[in-house]
Amino acid sequence: MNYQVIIPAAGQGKRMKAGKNKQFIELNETPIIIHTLKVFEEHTQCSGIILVINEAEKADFQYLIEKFRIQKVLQFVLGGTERQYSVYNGLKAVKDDELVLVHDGARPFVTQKRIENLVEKAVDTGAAILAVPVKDTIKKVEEGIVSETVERSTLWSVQTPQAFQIKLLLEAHDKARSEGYLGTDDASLLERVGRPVSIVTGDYTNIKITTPEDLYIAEAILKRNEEKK
Ligand SMILES: Nc1ccn([C@@H]2O[C@H](COP(=O)(O)OP(=O)(O)OP(=O)(O)O)[C@@H](O)[C@H]2O)c(=O)n1
Ligand SMILES: C[C@](O)(CO)[C@H](O)COP(=O)(O)O
Repeated sequence: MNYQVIIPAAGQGKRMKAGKNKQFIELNETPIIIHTLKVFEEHTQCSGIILVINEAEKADFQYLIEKFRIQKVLQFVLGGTERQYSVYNGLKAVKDDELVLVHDGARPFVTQKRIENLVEKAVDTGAAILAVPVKDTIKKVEEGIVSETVERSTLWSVQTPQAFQIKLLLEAHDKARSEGYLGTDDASLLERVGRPVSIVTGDYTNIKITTPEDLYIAEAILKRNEEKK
């Protein structure tokens, strides 16, 4: 099953403290966003990319996709103040394809194999997300005091891509928008309206590059990937 992918890349990168959008930080002389785009550019099942960007960075993105010959970017769409709004803007640009994926521009290490597993599950169930079992013990804390230790066997660390039958995602976004609800991922918008969301096991290397320490981890992942080739 072919899919279109919305790639939100219109954040500020505040936690990275790089003074610029972290998508432009280079790993092995290639910007993070290009590493991410290449995965989908080279995936035959991907029929098109909707890239969500900051208006002020349009020329920068245009330059990069030409320089690195990313030909599947169908359209630039302007982002919003929140990730959810950026994704919604991207969603409005998706041509009536059956399946849509949403993938963070800041996650350059997703593999085509995991994408294929995800797509297969989403075709079957309507909604599926990549996730990995939590390794640390997670606790709820209120005013500096632990209020609960959450049963670890039930916890998953959720990633992207997240894959959806497009009408389900549109309905969920529209409802969240009308109710002023803001979620940190797209799947939560379906969950809140009672739509089942399936988990597909991902890789611990599918990190979201968020804080400066993640760049060291990213360099190590890239090095390992190069050695595996
Ligand atoms: N208004 C926003 C916020 C985030 N994103 C994108 O959503 C992905 C995940 O968001 P995050 O890692 O939080 O990126 P930033 O918002 O840039 O980071 P920060 O919160 O540290 O500013 C990123 O690719 C980011 O560019 C977006 O398109 N529009
Ligand atoms: C969508 C996501 O990557 C799933 O883990 C995460 O919720 C994005 O959070 P962010 O604060 O917008 O980076």
